[in-house]
Formats: sequence, C-alpha cells, structure tokens
Amino acid sequence: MSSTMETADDPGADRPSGWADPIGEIRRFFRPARERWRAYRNRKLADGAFQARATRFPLTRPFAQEASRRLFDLCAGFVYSQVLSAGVQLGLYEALRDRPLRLSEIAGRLELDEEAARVLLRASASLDLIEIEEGLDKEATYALGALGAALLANPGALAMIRHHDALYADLADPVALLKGGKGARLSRLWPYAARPKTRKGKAANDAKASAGDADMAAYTDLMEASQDIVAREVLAATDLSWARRVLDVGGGSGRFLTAFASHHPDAELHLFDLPAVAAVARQRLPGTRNGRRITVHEGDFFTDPLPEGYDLATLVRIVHDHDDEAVVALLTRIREGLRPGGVVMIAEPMSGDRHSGPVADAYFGFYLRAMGSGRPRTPDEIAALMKRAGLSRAREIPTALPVATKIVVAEIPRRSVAFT
Ligand SMILES: C[S@@+](CC[C@H](N)C(=O)[O-])C[C@H]1O[C@@H](n2cnc3c(N)ncnc32)[C@H](O)[C@@H]1O
Repeated sequence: MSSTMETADDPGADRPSGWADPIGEIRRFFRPARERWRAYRNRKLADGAFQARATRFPLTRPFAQEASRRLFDLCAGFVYSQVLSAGVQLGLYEALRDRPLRLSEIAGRLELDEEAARVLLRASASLDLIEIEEGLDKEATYALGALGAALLANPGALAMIRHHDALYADLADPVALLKGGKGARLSRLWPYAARPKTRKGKAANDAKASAGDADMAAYTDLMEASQDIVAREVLAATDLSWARRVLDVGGGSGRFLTAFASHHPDAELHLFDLPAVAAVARQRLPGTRNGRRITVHEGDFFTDPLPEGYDLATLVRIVHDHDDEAVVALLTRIREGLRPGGVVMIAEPMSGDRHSGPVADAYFGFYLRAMGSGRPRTPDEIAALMKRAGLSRAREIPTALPVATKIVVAEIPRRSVAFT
C-alpha cells in the first residue's frame, strides 16, 4: 500500500510545514521562477514570427514540428476517432484478422467502392491501425497494424467505440453541453444518472422508474465488455485474501465478482444492483464459472436497505458516476453496514494521473458531463469523500495500468470500547 491520504481536521493542515511536505515546499520555493518562465515561453509561442524562425532553424525545427503536430492532432482528433469508428463498424479489422488482403477483396467485404475503401485504408494506415505492403506485382496488400491487432484483443474498447455515436452526438455542440449540464443521448443510455438519490424523490419517480430499464441491459453489456481488464488489474494489485464476506456495490452482471471468485475460492460473494440489472445478473451468472457462488441482491443503493455484515465492500466504476453529496451518502450507508474493521475499496479511472494522459480528465470529464452526473476525481478527492463518510486511513494502492483503474481503500475506524 502506498501513500496515506488522510486529510487532517485542523485548517492549518492545508499548509504543512516544510518537514511534513518537503516536495510541496520545494515546489512553492520554485513557483515564482516557474511563473516567469511560463510567461516568457507563452509570449514566444504566441508570436508567429518566432514560430516561423523556429521552424527554419535546424536545432529548433524538430521541436517546432512536434509542437505543430500535437496541435494539429488536437484539431483533428475527432476525425481520427471517426476513421476508427468506420473501421470497426464496417468490420475492417476483423476482415484482416487472418491474412493481408488486396484492395478489391477489402472493398468487396466492406461493401464499399474501391475509391472509398482506399480512403479508409490510407487513413487507417496513417493511424497505425493497418499497414500497407507494396506487393511484388505492384499491387498493394493491406495487413493489420499494431494498433488494429491490439484492438481485436480488446472487446471493451470495441464495445466503447461502437457506442460512441451517442457520445459524439452529444459532443457535436460542446459549449451547449457545458452550459446545459447533460447530453440528450448519453443521459438516456445511463438512466440511473437521472434517478433521484433520496427516498422522497424516489417515491415521486417510481411511476417512471421502469422506463429506462430496457436500456440497462445495453449499458450492462457495455460494462461487462470492459470489466475483465479492470478486474485483472485490481486483483493483481491487491491482496484481498483476508476478505471473508464481500459485497460488490453496483456490481452489474457480476463479472468483477466472478473474477474475484477465481482468486479467492473461500470468500462469500454478494452483489447489489438495480432490479433490472440484478435480473440480468441472475440470468447470466449460473452459466458462468463460479457464478453460482454469488448471491444477487436488488434495490436502489441510495434509498433501499443495503445488505449488512461484510468485511469488504467494493465499488468498481461507481463513484465517478455520482455527485459529491450522493457519494458521501452512499459511502455512509455502506460504512454503517460493514463489520468492525471492514474495508471499502473504490476502483475506477482517476483524475490527475500523468501515466493515464488525458483519459480521465478529458475523456471521462466530458463523458460524465454528457451522462448528466458525476465527475472523475483525483485519489485525494476520493479520500476526502471517504473521510466525510466516516471512513479512515484512506490510501491509494498503485495499479500497473492506471488508465484502466486506480484504487483507493479506507477502513471503518476501530470501535473505541470504554470499560469504565
Ligand atoms: C458504470 S456501471 C459499473 C458496473 C460494474 N461495477 C463494472 O465496473 O462493470 C454502474 C453500475 O451501478 C449501478 N447503479 C447505478 N445507480 C444505482 C443505484 N441507485 N442503485 C443500485 N445500483 C446502481 C448500475 O446499474 C450499474 O450496474
């Protein structure tokens, strides 16, 4: 287990002494120099004449070229994603799975005319999704590229790409999305984001509640497709062999718990999710390895009683879907049902991680905005919410693939027993 992220109660804790936070102290010392350097750099980069000189001068040319390429990639990123999406929808990568093909063969399989197929193939090659080989007879053949091959091994990514049409429709007007608070298409795909988080709101909404149930099978499939990689990372990063009774809150179709079951043959496993999703889990689990070991509970985790008596509660890709107050309310309810010494584990992609690049903040930030609730958080922000819910010793456990998931755990404080 890595760093402890307890937030102290006294306000002075925001500004620790140099001994308590030496790295922060060094950063504060260099802040004025950093600010001066940033202002100088930005003045130069915003100057067209400087840019032109930098491109002509051999020593600065590689940097200038790299900078303009990165900027152009940002401008064109949406188009690159659509090239990828066209390849997935038309079955390009599947078509090349077994062997390279010629243009005419690919056009036939994808039901495109040859000119359209060529546009797609050249675009895909420029993005390393496929590779073009000049044939001996001068007729090119097209093979899977490194990224195309990796994509075929990642059903979660394929499922995400297929459902991105809803996200991209909502992102067509990003300013309207920021000002309006949610997107029309994604908020329909994730109906629970709009569900009331209190008993009173629930009663008023009960009549409408089943309207979104049909969509739940769709998002449950989407989550299932990407769960294996998350479960693999969580189980590789943690030793949870001490956990006897486990509750996976918002456990979907049970994919995380079936993976958990293979690592921990003696643990008693329980899943809690909305009735429509619990029905999917009950239907699918008996057909899976270890599925019969999982007891499925149904209800709304904000308003219905949660099962009690667990020593580990897991929330895998749950917390980022909800706003702060709702998260604190949920964690408080979970804490109240844990055994003494019980642990809460939150696993999801988190904000502010330099290894994950822009995935959490740019992708999930806008995705969750379109969905209509929640946001990606840093491990520290999650730790602070856990603390507000009465949990203690919040700390991050590093994972090998933070882009798929990071982990924060916290415990319920030991009971203080008074003997006199
Ligand atoms: C993003 S999915 C994650 C599913 C699963 N943990 C995973 O990682 O694949 C969120 C899950 O939380 C469930 N959920 C959302 N709101 C809920 C609520 N109020 N009560 C119970 N479950 C809820 C959803 O039905 C869904 O299965």
